[in-house]
Amino acid sequence: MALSKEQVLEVLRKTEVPGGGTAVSRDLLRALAVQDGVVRFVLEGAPQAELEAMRPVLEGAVKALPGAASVTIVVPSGPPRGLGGTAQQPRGPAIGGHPKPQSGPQRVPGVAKIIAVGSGKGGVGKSTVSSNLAVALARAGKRVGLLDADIYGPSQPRMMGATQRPSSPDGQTILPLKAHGVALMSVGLMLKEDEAVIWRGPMLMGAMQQMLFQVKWDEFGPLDVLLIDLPPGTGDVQLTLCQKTKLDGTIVVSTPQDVALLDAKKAIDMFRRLDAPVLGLIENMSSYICANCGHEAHPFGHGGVEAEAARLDLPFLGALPLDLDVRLAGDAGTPAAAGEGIAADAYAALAEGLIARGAV
Ligand SMILES: Nc1ncnc2c1ncn2[C@@H]1O[C@H](COP(=O)(O)OP(=O)(O)OP(=O)(O)O)[C@@H](O)[C@H]1O
Repeated sequence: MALSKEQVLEVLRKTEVPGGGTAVSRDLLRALAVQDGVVRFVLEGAPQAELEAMRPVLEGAVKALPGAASVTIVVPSGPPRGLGGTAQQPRGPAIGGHPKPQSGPQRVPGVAKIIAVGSGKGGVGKSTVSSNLAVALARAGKRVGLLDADIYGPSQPRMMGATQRPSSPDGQTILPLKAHGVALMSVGLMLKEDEAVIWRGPMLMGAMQQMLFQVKWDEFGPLDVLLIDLPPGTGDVQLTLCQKTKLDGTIVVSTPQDVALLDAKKAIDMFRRLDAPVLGLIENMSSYICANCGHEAHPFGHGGVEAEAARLDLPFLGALPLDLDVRLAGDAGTPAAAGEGIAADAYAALAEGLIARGAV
């Protein structure tokens, strides 16, 4: 009888590899193909040296199967997806495997509500709003988590001032960090600050799934709300999120400029089509008050987001000032909402408004 994929899998499930476990139990096996006795598969998801050490062991085990004519094992070059283990930390949690089959959207354990913060256009302040809102909600007494899903440009480790590598007591569960009273997880915490994520869609989808379900979000107690800082646009991350879990709400951030508003409308359209309720719009960089003379200016225009919200029959959640302290505080790792001043007050009002609406 011809060698089958199941037979190969069975032997791989039983073959202990260097570093412990099996290639299957450690989710290192990709693209297994078996045809006319020719076996091919890819090994990835651990440091390259460790994968190379596994190669002869697995080759030997598969070749010993009756009907196995040849075995080709591919170990991709370069570091494992730029993430996960290093030579020093080979057993650290690795992020970015292929997504696992999942039967429909599922709730994240230990999380009462999930709210995603999105924008159409980049650079409008979505990450700034996410970190400040998370801190403001925590100051208002809510138990808050913040997931940085801006996988290609994670900025929350810097904005929240949390840069330690998350730990994983069992090599599977990833423990979030705690910063300014908020449970935090970001792909950026698994990377060196200047390291780029170069992933195709499936890796990104796998990473999102891991960040939702492999992170122990209730490490510091059950969460009232998990805020998700989305990347700009309407792509893979947004889609995956809506497929893997149920969003209780979404908030769209825009500046008052027409170009930003145009893209914000696309984000709203996407959320509506994905059945993710839009809680409302926020106008960021709405006004600028001169620190010297107190004059109020509107460098990006004013009121555009509120008018758009009315046109789209959506709540307008609030206007946030353009404030140098917000930028400096974000760069320094302590969101302005953690302190005092006009920005902190604006975020406190935003948090209270969301609580009053029953959104959180
Ligand atoms: N209200 C504000 N006042 C002053 N600076 C701000 C304000 N909002 C955002 N910024 C600054 O603007 C820059 C871009 O903000 P941020 O990274 O939050 O935008 P983003 O929409 O998340 O960007 P990206 O598209 O890259 O994810 C940052 O330097 C941030 O500190």
